[in-house]
Amino acid sequence: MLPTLSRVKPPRWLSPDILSRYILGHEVRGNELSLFSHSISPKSAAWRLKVTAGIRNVSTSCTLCAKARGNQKKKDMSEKKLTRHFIDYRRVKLMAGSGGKGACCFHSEPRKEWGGPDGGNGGDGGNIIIKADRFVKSLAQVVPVYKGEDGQPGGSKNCYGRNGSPTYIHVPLGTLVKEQGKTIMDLSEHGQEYLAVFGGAGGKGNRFFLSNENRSPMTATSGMPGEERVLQLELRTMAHAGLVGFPNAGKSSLLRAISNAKPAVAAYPFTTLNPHVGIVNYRDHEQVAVADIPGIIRGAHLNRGLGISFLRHIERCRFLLFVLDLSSPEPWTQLQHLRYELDQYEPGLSQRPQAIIANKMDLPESRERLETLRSHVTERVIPVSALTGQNTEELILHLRELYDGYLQEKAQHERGMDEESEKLARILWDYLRLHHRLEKSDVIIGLGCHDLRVAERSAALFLEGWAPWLLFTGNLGKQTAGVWTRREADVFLDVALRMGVPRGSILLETEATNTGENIRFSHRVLKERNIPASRVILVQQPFMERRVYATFLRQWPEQVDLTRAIVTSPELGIFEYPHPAVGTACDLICYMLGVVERIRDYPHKGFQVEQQLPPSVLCAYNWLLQAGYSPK
Ligand SMILES: Nc1nc2c(ncn2[C@@H]2O[C@H](COP(=O)(O)OP(=O)(O)OP(=O)(O)O)[C@@H](O)[C@H]2O)c(=O)[nH]1
Ligand SMILES: [Mg+2]
Repeated sequence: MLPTLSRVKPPRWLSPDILSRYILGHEVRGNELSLFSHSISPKSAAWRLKVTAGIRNVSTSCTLCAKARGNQKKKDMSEKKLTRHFIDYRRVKLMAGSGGKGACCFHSEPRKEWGGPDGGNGGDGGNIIIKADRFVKSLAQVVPVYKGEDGQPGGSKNCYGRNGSPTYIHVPLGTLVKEQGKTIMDLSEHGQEYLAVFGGAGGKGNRFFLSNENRSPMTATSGMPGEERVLQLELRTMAHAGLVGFPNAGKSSLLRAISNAKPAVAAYPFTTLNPHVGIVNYRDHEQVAVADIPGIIRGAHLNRGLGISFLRHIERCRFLLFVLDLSSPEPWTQLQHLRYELDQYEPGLSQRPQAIIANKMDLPESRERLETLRSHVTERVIPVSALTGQNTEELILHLRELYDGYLQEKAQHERGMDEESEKLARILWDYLRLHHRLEKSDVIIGLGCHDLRVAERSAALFLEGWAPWLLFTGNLGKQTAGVWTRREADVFLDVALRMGVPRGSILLETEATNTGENIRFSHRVLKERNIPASRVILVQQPFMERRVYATFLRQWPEQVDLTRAIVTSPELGIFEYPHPAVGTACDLICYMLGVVERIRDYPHKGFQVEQQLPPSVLCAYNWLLQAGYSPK
């Protein structure tokens, strides 16, 4: 007999009353717990609709379950005919929208023949943005060419053309964006975006060229063409779980049984030639992707059978489901061989979180072998029959347990620090930020550093209208010398131009190599240009706010009560700060320790005003030093 579901450990998301009914053998109604599945169809853009349509109930009885699934007859489809295979690589050509052209026309109304020029500017072309979306599981729906929306032309009566809307390309988490083979972005967070190509700036209408010298300009410019790029998108992770087994073990049948993916099934080896991914959807909307990987044979690591390429796919799964054919004479030797092949390919690969699936339990010979198999292994063995659907619920529940464990581990990894370090890092983070309220000012000063989000925040503040001028300051500094070849202010300038800040509103200071010089030299540039600076907005990284303010109060060449400074930074939480270009959570701690030291030491050197370091901050500083973090 197969073990009943009473063996199943209740998962956290299953309430006890549902579980009791579940174990007692009543069928659970769909609105209490339902599992539904679907496959990824590259041709179906509306797959989410399919998901909601595909809800099925979970029943405890295998027969009921099989009945509920209806027709068990599977179509024999050749692998070639199957178009629904998993896509993990795409080459895309991106062409951002062009700017709309500016209008050339003059105001006219009855009895007022010679009105002034009133041709509006064209709108900017739409950007193309690649966005990580946790609901997308493959690159199948990514098309080879994207063209952004063009900006609308300007019109008469000073009407500006509408900007082209951005085009989003939704990709799965774990997508690498590459250009000429070089990785330029790793999209691993839900909602993370990469602005791949910028739309062209809109042309100027003739109103723009109105001056004292020329009261009726006839000039209007056409919009700039959008940026063009060819990028490669590559999926780093393939699926959460990989079905690993010898040919004919029933992997494809199992994927059919637990999801609506339809990989080909046949009674000969190597039926599956391409990996397929099916999605198991849980009632709380969590989705687990399961990959059917072509069969592995002895010597696969030496490229026998379908060879190494499929071991590569296994490497890209978070946990493994070893599928054994229990009707074969010694299924436990299959397991040993599979593990051997995996470890030959990559040492330790067979140790990933896993479950052992004993398949073909409907056959009489299999039942005898189950206990022997259990005595050979220490891991949990889940007996199932992919053909009849027996006990697949236990597999689905266990899959969820593995997935929850993976999420926990991932969260820990993302934090990049243990709980105690995290608590103390937060104390420093909160102390170093000032939370100044924004006020309309004369100029926004973006202080150069290696974090482009500072440039983006500065430009965004300008575009929101917080000041009529944007000044970027910075040569190569401590974080950028030896890393960047261009000066910080120049790099920031590019970011702001791409975001649509007019060049005429941007000032540059390209000499400063530290925060003090940023402050003093910016003041000099403003003085030279006769730009008033009774209120300035200073933008830096979040943990630099306090240091920048203290430096301003000491080094701003005018009396500080004549100039008011508001310090701000990109709006990031402590865990959003880490970024491939700026460093990990550990780097952040090291930076924060460095800033605390400067707050302590710099006042004596005349660089900053004196500030109190609260005992909690000193305590956190000392603890983190002891824990091995070194100030940067
Ligand atoms: N009796 C029985 N037969 C099964 C079961 N699962 C799969 N089979 C049969 O085993 C054969 C192989 O099944 P597949 O699902 O194609 O096996 P696979 O592991 O995907 O094989 P490859 O793609 O070649 O690696 C088919 O004839 C299936 O009908 C099961 O639980 N019970
Ligand atoms: Mg198969």
